[in-house]
Amino acid sequence: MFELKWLWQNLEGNKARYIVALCLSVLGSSLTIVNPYISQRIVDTFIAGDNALQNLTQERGLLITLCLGMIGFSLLRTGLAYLTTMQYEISSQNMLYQIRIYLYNKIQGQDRAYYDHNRTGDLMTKMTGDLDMVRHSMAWIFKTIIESVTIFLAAVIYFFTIDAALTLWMLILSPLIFVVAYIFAKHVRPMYVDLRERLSQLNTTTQENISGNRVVKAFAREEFEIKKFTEKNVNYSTANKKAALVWLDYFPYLETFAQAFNVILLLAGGLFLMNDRITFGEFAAISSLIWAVSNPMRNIGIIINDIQRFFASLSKIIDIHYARPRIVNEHNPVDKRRYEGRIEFEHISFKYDSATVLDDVSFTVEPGETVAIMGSTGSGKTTLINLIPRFYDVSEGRVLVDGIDVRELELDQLRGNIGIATQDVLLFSDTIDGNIAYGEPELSEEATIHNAQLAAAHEFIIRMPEGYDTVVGERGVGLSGGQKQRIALARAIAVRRPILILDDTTSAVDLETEEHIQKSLRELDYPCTKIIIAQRVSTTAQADRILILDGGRVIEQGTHAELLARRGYYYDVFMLQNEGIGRQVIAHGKE
Ligand SMILES: Nc1ncnc2c1ncn2[C@@H]1O[C@H](COP(=O)(O)OP(=O)(O)OP(=O)(O)O)[C@@H](O)[C@H]1O
Repeated sequence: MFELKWLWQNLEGNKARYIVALCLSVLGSSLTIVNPYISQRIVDTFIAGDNALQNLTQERGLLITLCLGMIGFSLLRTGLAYLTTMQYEISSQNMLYQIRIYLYNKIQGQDRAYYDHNRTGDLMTKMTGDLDMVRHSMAWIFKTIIESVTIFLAAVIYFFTIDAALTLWMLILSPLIFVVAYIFAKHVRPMYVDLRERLSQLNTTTQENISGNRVVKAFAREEFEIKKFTEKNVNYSTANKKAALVWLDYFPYLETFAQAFNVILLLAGGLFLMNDRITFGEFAAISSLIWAVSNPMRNIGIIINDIQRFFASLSKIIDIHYARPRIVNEHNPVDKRRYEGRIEFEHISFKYDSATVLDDVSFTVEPGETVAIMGSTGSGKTTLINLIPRFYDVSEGRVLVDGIDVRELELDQLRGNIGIATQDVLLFSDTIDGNIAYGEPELSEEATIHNAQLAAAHEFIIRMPEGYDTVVGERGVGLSGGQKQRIALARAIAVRRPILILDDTTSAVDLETEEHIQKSLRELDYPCTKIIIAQRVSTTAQADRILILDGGRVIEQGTHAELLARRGYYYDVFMLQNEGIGRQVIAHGKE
C-alpha cells in the first residue's frame, strides 16, 4: 500500500522501536492463552479429573506452582503491556514530531499559487487533526489490530491442539463475518472521506470568522456568521453520525455471529465433552478463551471505522508531501550576493489561471532610480511587482534583475536583495521592535529607532505604553492603519536591500507624515532602486519616472511634468486630487 509505505519511510529513526513495539504486542497477546492453559491443567488435575482428590493431597507442590505461574504470567503480561504501550507512544510521538516539522517546511516552501488554492483552515486541519489521527492510529489502532489478530490466532491454534473438529465447528461462521466486514468497509470509506472534507470546511469557517472578526462586528453580521458556522457544524455532525451509525446496520449481524460462538461452544463443546473427546478442563479453557475469538469480530466495525479515518487523514497529509512548488531554483542558479538593482520588464504577460492580468509590459528601472506605478484598482500593479521577487512567474516575456532573468537567479538571494512592504500589512504577534527587525534579527536598537524615524513611526511608538517593547497582535491590534503601514515600512527599509518595493504603503498616512516619509526615502543612506505603487500624486510627483497601468497595459510613462503635459490619465488624477492647489504642485514637479 502506497500510503503505508510513505508512513513507514517517515518512521525513519524510530523503525526499530516500532518493530520492538509490534513484537512486544505479539508476544504479550500470545501469552493470553497461557493462563487458560494453566487453569485447564488445574481443573483436570485437581478439580474434575479422575484422581482429583488424590492429586490434591499428593501434588500440592504442582498446584502451588501452577497458581504461582498464573500470577507470574499475569504480572508478566502487565509488564509487557506497559513496555509495549511505552514503545508505541514514544515511536509514534517521535514520528509525529518529525513529520510535523517536515510538512511545516514543505508548506513554508510553497509558492503563492499554493496559498491561493489552499484554504488556511484546511492546512491547519492537516497539520493538527490529521497528523494526530495518524499518530493515534500508529499507537493504538495498529496495536489493537495486531493484538486482536494475535490473540485470535493463538486461541484458534490452542483450540486446534485441544480438538480440531470442535475448532472448525466454532469457526464455521468466520468467513461470513469477514464478508460482512468487507462490505461494511467498502460502504463506509467514502463517508469518512466526506467527513474529513466537512471537518476542513468547519475549520476554515472558524478560522475565517475569528481572523475576520472585526469585519463581522463592523457589519453586525454575528448572527449570519453564527448561522454559517452552525450550518457547517451541523454538516459535520450529521456526517459524523452518519458514518458512525452506518455501523449499526451491520452490527446486528456481527453481534449475532459473535454470540453464536458461545452457543456453538455450548452445543458442540457439550457434545464433545459428553463423548469424552475433550476434558472438563479443556471445556473450561475454551470457555474462558472464547472472547478471544468473538471479541475481534465484535470490534471489527470500530476498527474499520478508525482505519477509514486513518486513511482519509493520511492521504491529506501525503497531499502536502507531494505538492511541488512551481517556483523553485533552476538547476544551476546564478550565484550573486549583492545586486546593483537594475530591473527590466521585457514584454511580459501574466495570467492567473486563465485570466490575463498583465499584457506586454516593458520598462526598465536603472539602479538607484525611483519608479512610481499608478493605475486604477485591479489594473495589475501588485501583480506586476510580485513578478520581481518571483512570487509568481511570468506567462510570457522576461523579468530581469541586473540583466539576468529572475528565473535563473538563486531564489533566496533574489528575495534577499529585495525589501518589500506589501499592501496588506501583516504584523506578527511580537514587540514593535521585533516586528521592525523581522528581516534583520541582529538589528541594533539604534538602527531600529533610526528606521522607525525614517518611516515616521518613532514618535507614535515612544508614546505607546511600553514603547518599542509594546506587543502588537496578530495583525497589529491596537494600531491604526497608518501606524501599521509605518511599522511595515520601517521593517522594509531596515533590511537595507538594493531593491525596495512599496505597495501603497503610505495610503493611510496623512499628507504631512507622507512628506516626511518621501524625504526619508529620497535620502536613504544606501544605494537602492525603488518601485513605489501609489494612488496619490503627492507620492509619485518626485519619482524619476511614473508608469500608468490600465487593464494590465502601460498606457502612460514619463516624469510628473511630462505626464501632466500629456493631459491623459495622470493629468486627470492630478486635477482630481489637487483642485485649487494644482499650480503649486505643477511648479514643484518641474523642479
Ligand atoms: N491571487 C489571484 N488569483 C487570481 N486573480 C487575482 C489574484 N490576485 C489578483 N488577481 C486579479 O488580478 C487583477 C489585478 O490585481 P492586482 O492586485 O494586481 O491589482 P492592483 O492594480 O494592485 O489593484 P489595487 O490597486 O486594488 O491593489 C485583478 O483583476 C484581480 O482580481
